[in-house]
Amino acid sequence: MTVLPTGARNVLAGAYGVSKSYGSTTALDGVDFSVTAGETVGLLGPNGAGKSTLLNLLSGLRQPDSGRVELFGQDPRNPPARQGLGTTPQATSVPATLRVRETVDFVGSHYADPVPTAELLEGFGLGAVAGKQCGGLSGGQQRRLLVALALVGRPRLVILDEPTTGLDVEARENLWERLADYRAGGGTLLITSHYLDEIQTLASRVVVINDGSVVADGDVDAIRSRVSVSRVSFHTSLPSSYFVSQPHTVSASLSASGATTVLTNDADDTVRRLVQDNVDFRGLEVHAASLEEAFISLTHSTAERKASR
Ligand SMILES: Nc1ncnc2c1ncn2[C@@H]1O[C@H](COP(=O)(O)OP(=O)(O)OP(=O)(O)O)[C@@H](O)[C@H]1O
Repeated sequence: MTVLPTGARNVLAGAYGVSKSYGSTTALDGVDFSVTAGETVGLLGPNGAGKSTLLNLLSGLRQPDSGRVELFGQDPRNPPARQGLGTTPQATSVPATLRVRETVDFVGSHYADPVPTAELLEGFGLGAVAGKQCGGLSGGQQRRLLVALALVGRPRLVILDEPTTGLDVEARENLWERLADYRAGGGTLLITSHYLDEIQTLASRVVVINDGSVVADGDVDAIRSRVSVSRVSFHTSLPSSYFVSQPHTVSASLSASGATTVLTNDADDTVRRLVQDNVDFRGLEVHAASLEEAFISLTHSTAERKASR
C-alpha cells in the first residue's frame, strides 16, 4: 500500500509503520494509514482490532511505541496541530451540570471562527434543550451534542469513534445529514462504526483493520471484490443444514423471508450441485457479497492465517 507522508499535498493525518502495545497486548502492528483532504474514510474492524488505538494516536491522545504519527504535518501531541481537528472519542461524556448552550459556547471559545451556538444546536435538533443541563439529556441527545462539539470549530478533519452507537434510526439519519453537510463544505471525515450500512452510506473509502493490521483498503466495491464470496439464495424444503456440508460453502442459513442463503466461494459449483442433486429449489438468486459479508470473510481469513502460523 502506498502511504504518502503528511508533508505531501493534501494528506491531513497519517500513521507510518506504527506499532502500539498495552503490556503484552499488541494493539497495532506496523500500521501504515493516511487520510487525504476531502475523503470520508470508514475504519472497520471487529472488537479489539485496534481502531480506537489508531484514532487515539492520530488525535494525540496516545503515543506510538514505534513508527511515526502526523496530524497536519506535525506531531499530534502539539496543541497547535490539533487546532484543525474535531474529535469525539468513544468514551467522552459531557459535563453534567453545564447547560447545553454553555457547553457549546465554552468549547467554541477555543476557536477563532466557531459555528454560532444557536445554528449548531438547531442543526443537530438540540435547539429545544439549549437551556437544559447536559446531565439531564437522554443518551441519544448527549451523543448528538458530542458530535456537534466536534464540529463547532469548523475543523478541517473530524475523527469520530462510533458516533451513532445507541441512537435510534431517526437520530442516526439526522447525524448522517449533518456529516454529509460537513463533507459537502469540504470537510474530511474519519469514522469508525459497528453499523456497516453507516459506513456504506457515508464513506468514500473503507479501511479494514484486524488484529492490529490493515487487511483491506479501498472503496466499497473494491473491498467487496477482494473476497470471492457470493450469496446464493433460493426457496427449498430442505433444511439449511443440508447445504452447510457442501463443498465451497462458507455458511448457510434461513433468512427472515424464508429463503435459504448460502455464502459460497464458488457460486457456479453451488448452483451446479443444486441441479445435479435434484434439489427442489425455486426463486434462485446469485449476488456478489455485501460489504458486511466481505468484512466477515476478510477478518476470518486473517484470523485463520495468524492461527496457522
Ligand atoms: N488502555 C488499555 N489497556 C490495555 N489494553 C488495551 C487498552 N486499550 C486497548 N487495549 C487492548 O488493545 C487492543 C485494541 O483495542 P482497541 O480499543 O484499539 O480496539 P477497537 O478496534 O477500537 O475495539 P472496539 O471496536 O471494541 O472499540 C484490544 O486487545 C484491547 O483490549
